[in-house]
Amino acid sequence: MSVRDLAEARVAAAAGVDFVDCKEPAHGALGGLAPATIAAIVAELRGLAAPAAVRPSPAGSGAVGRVGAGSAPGDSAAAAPRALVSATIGDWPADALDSALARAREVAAAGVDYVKVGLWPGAARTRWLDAFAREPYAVVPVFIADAGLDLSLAARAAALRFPAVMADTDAKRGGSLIDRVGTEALAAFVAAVHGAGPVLVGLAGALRAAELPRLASLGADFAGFRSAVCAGDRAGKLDPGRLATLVAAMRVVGSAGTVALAG
Ligand SMILES: O=C[C@H](O)COP(=O)(O)O
Repeated sequence: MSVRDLAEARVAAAAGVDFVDCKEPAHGALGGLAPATIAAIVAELRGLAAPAAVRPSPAGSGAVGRVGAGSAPGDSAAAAPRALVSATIGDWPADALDSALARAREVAAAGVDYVKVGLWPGAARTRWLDAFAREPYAVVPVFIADAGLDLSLAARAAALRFPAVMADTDAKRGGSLIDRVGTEALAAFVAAVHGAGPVLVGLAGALRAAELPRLASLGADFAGFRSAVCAGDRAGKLDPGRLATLVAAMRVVGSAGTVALAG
């Protein structure tokens, strides 16, 4: 679940999401938050931490916490697994790799579990992928998929052993990722990653709760949401009622052993 500040992070964590994803939705698809804001969210969610024995395993070690696999309504807070925290680094032009790396290091230093880095179409993508693969913190490359998905680059990301990769959209008003890319291409993307290494695959892009069964059938490991839980535009306010409905739907899908709820 994408959140823009501490208040939204509290709402998301209380709703039982598996991942809290720090980003400013008004600043682009992967708009970044100030590192100090990210650090405050991390500190807050670490304060809610459960004992290590009940936390979800980190991505890359074989499993992630799923909605439906941990807490249930009525469980005590102490028994609930904490949400993992990711954060985006902002939308950077292709020639700004050094600046993007510098920001990514600041975001990592804020204490997040994962740093999300957008890969926009263009020749620079491979260079970005290789550069971020050399970084010492956990990076999740996000393939911007509006113009399609590059399956060989997806396989390369898996071979580079990122803990997870995602597909997401830049334009949020032209329909969901599934509407824009199609189930066949998305299934091929998931298969290309899973076939090249033990790497999780996340899907996002104005996804709707009604699309959860299709997401599960694609073989995705987790899904990210923002638009679906806002009353209006994704840059607006989180709607706790929509969030509760989505989490409940995820519990049904998650109990079938499939998709986790991310940001
Ligand atoms: O990473 C997740 C997405 O950016 C969530 O936002 P969205 O549902 O508005 O696409």
